[in-house]
Amino acid sequence: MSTAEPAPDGVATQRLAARLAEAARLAWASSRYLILIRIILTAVSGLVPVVAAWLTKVMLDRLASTHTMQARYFLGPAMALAVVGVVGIVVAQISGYVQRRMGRAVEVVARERLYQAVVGLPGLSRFENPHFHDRLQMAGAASGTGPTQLIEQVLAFGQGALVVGGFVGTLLLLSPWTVVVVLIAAIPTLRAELLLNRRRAQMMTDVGRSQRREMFYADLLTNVVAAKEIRLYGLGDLFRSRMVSELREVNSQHERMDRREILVQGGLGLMGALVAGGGLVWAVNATRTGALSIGDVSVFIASVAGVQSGLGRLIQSIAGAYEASLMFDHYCYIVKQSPDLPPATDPKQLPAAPLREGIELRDVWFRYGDDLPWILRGVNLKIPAGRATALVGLNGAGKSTIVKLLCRFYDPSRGAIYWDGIDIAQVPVAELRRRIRAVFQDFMQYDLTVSENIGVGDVVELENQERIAEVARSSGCHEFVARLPNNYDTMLSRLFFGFADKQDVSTGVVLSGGQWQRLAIARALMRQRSDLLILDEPSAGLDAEAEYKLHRLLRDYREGHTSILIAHRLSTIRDADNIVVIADGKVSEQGRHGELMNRCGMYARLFSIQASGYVENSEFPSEGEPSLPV
Ligand SMILES: Nc1ncnc2c1ncn2[C@@H]1O[C@H](COP(=O)(O)OP(=O)(O)OP(=O)(O)O)[C@@H](O)[C@H]1O
Repeated sequence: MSTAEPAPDGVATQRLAARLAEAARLAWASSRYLILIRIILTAVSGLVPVVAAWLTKVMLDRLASTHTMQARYFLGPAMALAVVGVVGIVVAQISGYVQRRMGRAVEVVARERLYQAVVGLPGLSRFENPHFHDRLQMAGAASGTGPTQLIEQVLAFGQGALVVGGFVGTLLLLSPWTVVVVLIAAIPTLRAELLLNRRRAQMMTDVGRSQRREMFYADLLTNVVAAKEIRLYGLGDLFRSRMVSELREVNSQHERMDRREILVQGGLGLMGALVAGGGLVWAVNATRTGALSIGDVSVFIASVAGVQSGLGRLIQSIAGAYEASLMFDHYCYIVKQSPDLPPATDPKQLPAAPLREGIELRDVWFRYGDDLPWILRGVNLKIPAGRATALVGLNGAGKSTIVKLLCRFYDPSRGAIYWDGIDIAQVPVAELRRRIRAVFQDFMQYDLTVSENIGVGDVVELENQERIAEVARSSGCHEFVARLPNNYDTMLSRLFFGFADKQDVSTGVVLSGGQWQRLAIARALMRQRSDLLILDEPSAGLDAEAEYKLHRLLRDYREGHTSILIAHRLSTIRDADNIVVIADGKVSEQGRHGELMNRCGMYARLFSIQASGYVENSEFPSEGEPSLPV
C-alpha cells in the first residue's frame, strides 16, 4: 500500500527514528496515562517468562533434593510459580484492553489532526495533484492504526529486549559459552530477517500501484454514478476482469514473498533447533557429571528457547516498525504540509462591502503546473462593480480557471488580481471567500437534509429556517421541496439509513439533476454579506421553464450586484452588461451583445450557430464540421 521508496539503510534508520518520535508524541498527546500503563504492563510481560524459569528451577531443585521433603520448602516456589502464571495471563488481558483503548484514543487525535491539516490547505493545487491525492488516501488509512502499530512495535521490541536480557543473564550464570553460541547463531537470523524485511518493503512498493488500481475498479463497480454507463455499455465484465487481474498480480507477488519467507524461516528454524538440541545434550551430560542440577537443566532449556524467541521478536518488531513507518510516513507527509498558497508579503484587509470599483485581472498568466501548458496568457479584464459580466468561450478556453483564480484556489503564475485596487494575494483568504458566493459547474450534492443543503451556504444561518425557506422560494426550490415527504427536513440520501428506516419511504429521497442544481443556487443565495456572485453554468440541468425563471431572477438580482456568469447557452447571457470572450488564453473580444454581433467575431459566430438550431430547415452541421457516424 505504500508508494514510499525503500531508502538506503542510514536514511531509513533516521526516517524510522523520526516517525517513531512523531508517533510517540501523538500517543502522548492523546493518552499519556494509557501509554504509561502499557509500558509498565509490557515490562511485567517481559519479566514473567524469566521469573517463571527461575522459579521452576528452584522448585525442581528442591524437589530433587533428597534430604528436605517439607511441603513448605517446595510448595513456596510452586505457589509463586502459579501466581506468576496468573499474573502473566491477567497482564496479557489487561494489556490487550489498554492497547485497544490507546489505539482508539490515538486514532481520534490522529484523524483530527490529519483532517485539520487537509481542511487547512487554502488552495486546490495539492488536491488536484494525483500524487498528493494518492498519499492523502494512504494517510487516511494510516491515521487509523499507523501510530499505534508503530508504538506497539517499539513496545514489542522493549519486551523482547527484556526477555533476551533476562535469559542471557541466566545463561551467563550457567554456561557463558552457550550465550556465545546462541548469539552467534542469531547473527544469520538477524541478517536474513533484515534482508527479508527490505524485500518485503520493496514488494509493498511494487504492489502498491496494482492494489490501488484494483481498489479503483472495485469502487467503480459499486459506484452509483457509474452504474448507468457500466450497465448501458456492458462494462461490468471488462472492469471486473481488470480488477481480478490486478488482484492476481498483487497475490502472485505476495505468494513469491511467502515462499521466500518459508525457505528462509525454515532454514533459520532448523539452525535454532540444532543450537537448542546441542545445548540440551550438553546440559543433560553436565547433569550426569553433577556440574548442573535438574533445575539448572530446566532453566537452561527455557533460557535457550527464550533467547531464541526473544531475538526473533526483536527482529520482527524492527521489521514491523519499518513497515508501519512506511504507512505512517504518508500521514506525516500530509500533516506537515506547508500552506499551498504563499503567505501575504504585505498583508491588507479588503475595504468594507459593498464592492466599489470592481475587480481587475492585470496581465494574468496561469498554468496548472510547471510542466503543463499555459491556460491563461496575459488576461486583462475589468469586472465592474454592480454590473453583470458574462464569460464565453469554447470548451477548455479557461473560463472556470478564471473563476478558480478569483476565489484564490490558485494564485496566478504571473500578474495579479485586484479587488477594489487591493491585490487579493495580500488579503486573508477566508475574508476574500466570505465576499463571494458561487455555483460551480461541479457543485456538491450533500447527503444531508434539504434544509442543510441550502443552509451550509452560510453556516452561521444553518438553523435559520425562515431564511432558508426564503432563498428556496427565490431560487425556485420551494415548490418541489413542499412536495417532499418531510419538506425541508427530508434527507437527500439513501446512504445513511439503518435497517428500520429502509421500509419508510419518507426517510430519504433521490432528486433529479435540475432539482439538485436549484438547491446549489439556493445555497449560493444564502450568503448575505457577499459582493460577488459567480454562476458557472447555473442552468445547464434546468428545464426551459426553470431556466427562464432563474434568468429572470438573476436579472432582478443583478441590479446593483456584481456578478459573473459563465454559460454556453448564449441566449441566457445576451443581456449581460459586458460579454467577455476568452480564446487562446486571452480576452479576444468584449462588449454588449449588440456590439459583439456587429463585430462578426467569435461571439457572433457561436451565437449564430446556436440560433440556427432553433430555426426550422436551417442547415447544420455545415460542411467540414464533424457529423455523427451512422
Ligand atoms: N486541475 C487541473 N489540472 C490540470 N489542468 C487543468 C485542471 N483544470 C483544468 N485544466 C485544464 O485547463 C484548461 C481550461 O479548463 P477550464 O475548466 O478552465 O475550461 P472552461 O473554459 O471552463 O471549459 P468548459 O467550457 O468545458 O467548462 C483545460 O484544458 C483543462 O484540461
